[in-house]
Amino acid sequence: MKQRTSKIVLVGFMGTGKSTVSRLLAEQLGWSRYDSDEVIVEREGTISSLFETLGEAGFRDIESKVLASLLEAEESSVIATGGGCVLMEQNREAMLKHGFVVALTANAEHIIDRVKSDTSRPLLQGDIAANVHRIMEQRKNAYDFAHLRLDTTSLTPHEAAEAILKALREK
Ligand SMILES: Nc1ncnc2c1ncn2[C@@H]1O[C@H](COP(=O)(O)OP(=O)(O)O)[C@@H](O)[C@H]1O
Ligand SMILES: O=C(O)C1=C[C@@H](OP(=O)(O)O)[C@@H](O)[C@H](O)C1
Ligand SMILES: [Mg+2]
Repeated sequence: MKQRTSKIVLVGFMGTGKSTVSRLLAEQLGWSRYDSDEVIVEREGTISSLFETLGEAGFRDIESKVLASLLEAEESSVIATGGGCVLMEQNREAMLKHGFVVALTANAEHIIDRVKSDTSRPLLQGDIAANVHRIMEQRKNAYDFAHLRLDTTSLTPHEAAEAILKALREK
């Protein structure tokens, strides 16, 4: 059966701009917009408290269920995922099945600059620069499965959204 709805799914490392760009894309397209982290926070509490009480594995289980519910909804939407959402194969498969998957990238220095004053990402707390470098290395191929890859290092969020819309129009 042909799908009646469309979804754009944004993946990428922390600080590549998924949450920000998803807002602009949804606005431009007149589609709904969801951010898996925001849905989790509304339903379950802050990301930091979930990492503390359930550990990363417990957080990933919730994230996977939230992602599945967003992907299966009968409406066109832009979905921003959390940077670690791609680590589970079932999540990658579901994203590819239901949506057009866009991987945002940026170089480590820009990422560090973007996230350094934000305490909401438990995996980066402490030595933020060292943590960004370490986790980026661990995940160096994790975003390769996407349909499209966009380097946002020297783009504004508006330029990133425009580039995605252009790629969609040319698809
Ligand atoms: N292209 C960009 N250029 C400069 N700053 C950006 C860009 N995209 C996002 N930001 C900023 O970086 C921070 C992290 O962005 P966010 O959208 O939360 O990233 P993600 O959801 O991928 O972790 C925010 O303060 C945001 O305003
Ligand atoms: O990369 C990760 O493992 C995470 C990324 C975060 O989302 P953003 O990528 O939107 O920062 C959030 O889901 C959580 O802190 C874990
Ligand atoms: Mg985000």
